[in-house]
Amino acid sequence: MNDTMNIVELEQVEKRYQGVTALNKLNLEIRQGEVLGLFGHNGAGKTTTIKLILGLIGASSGQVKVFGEDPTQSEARNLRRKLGFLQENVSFYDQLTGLEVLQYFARLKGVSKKSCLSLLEQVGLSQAGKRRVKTYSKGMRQRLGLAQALLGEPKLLLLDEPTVGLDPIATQDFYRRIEILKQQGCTVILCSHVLPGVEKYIDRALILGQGNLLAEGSINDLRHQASLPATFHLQGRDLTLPDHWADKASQDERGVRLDIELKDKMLAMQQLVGLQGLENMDIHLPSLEDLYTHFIESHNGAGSAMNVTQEAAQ
Ligand SMILES: Nc1ncnc2c1ncn2[C@@H]1O[C@H](COP(=O)(O)OP(=O)(O)OP(=O)(O)O)[C@@H](O)[C@H]1O
Repeated sequence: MNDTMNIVELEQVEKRYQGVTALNKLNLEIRQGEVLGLFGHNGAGKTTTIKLILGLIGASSGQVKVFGEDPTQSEARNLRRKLGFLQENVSFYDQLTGLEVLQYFARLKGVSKKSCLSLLEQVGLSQAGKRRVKTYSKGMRQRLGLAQALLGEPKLLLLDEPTVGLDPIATQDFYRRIEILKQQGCTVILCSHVLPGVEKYIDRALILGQGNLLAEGSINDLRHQASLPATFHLQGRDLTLPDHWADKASQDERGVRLDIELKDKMLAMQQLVGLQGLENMDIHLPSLEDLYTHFIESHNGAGSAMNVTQEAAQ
């Protein structure tokens, strides 16, 4: 396999369930070593996409290829060994120890049990490996889930809501591990409703809405596609803005607010930094959350993203 090969290819993929179109003509290519964030509201089609890639379901039409093969074919057994999957709300048999759980999954996957101890160490569970899972915290269970997904050194890792229930430090640890896997050439698909903080760990985001592809690209690509402004907040005394910025200014609780087109951001910074009386300046670039809201609202009409976000938070 060469480095430029697409690990996953979806071409015009549709999935219909009794009258519901869960995915509508989705095209997607994922290259080796990429970390792709898959985002969307409840029912947007994320799990359907993951199930299609895992070969658990077949497409109603279109073509799915994983490592160049159709993942639903029985000959794709070897292909499945290259996949690791961490499902949402992972649960294990509580009476077993962490090590026993991992050894059990190693056997199911046809992987040598020898790797289990080192995997527990990699996810920071070596001390707890001999304790029963019923004594594990939510974060420890999640880490055991990750160790299970990493069995057999998968080349493609699919992670559904991997950081739900993890505290901020555990979340950072988790993403650091993803970064190491990426450096080792592993391709990662990450599904999440938790958008803040994810953007620095993904190469590309894909936003789904009601089974449709709403937007796709790096955060910078999405910022340009969305044409959302950079927001400046200025604090100081008797600030007098140059005329060409003054008509873009308004006042809010954080000071003088300026919405500047992204292409003018550097020019604005240069001009504003020398402003008389300026004591502080904050710059906010459109975040993944802002972009997500923008694309969902553009698709459904303003106001609906709020419903979607509230639904997702439940
Ligand atoms: N087995 C099924 N039978 C009927 N409809 C289904 C089935 N599986 C999924 N759907 C429907 O397909 C659509 C997409 O569901 P999917 O589970 O892919 O969404 P999702 O983005 O993963 O949502 P969530 O964030 O809630 O997990 C939804 O309308 C869902 O109700």
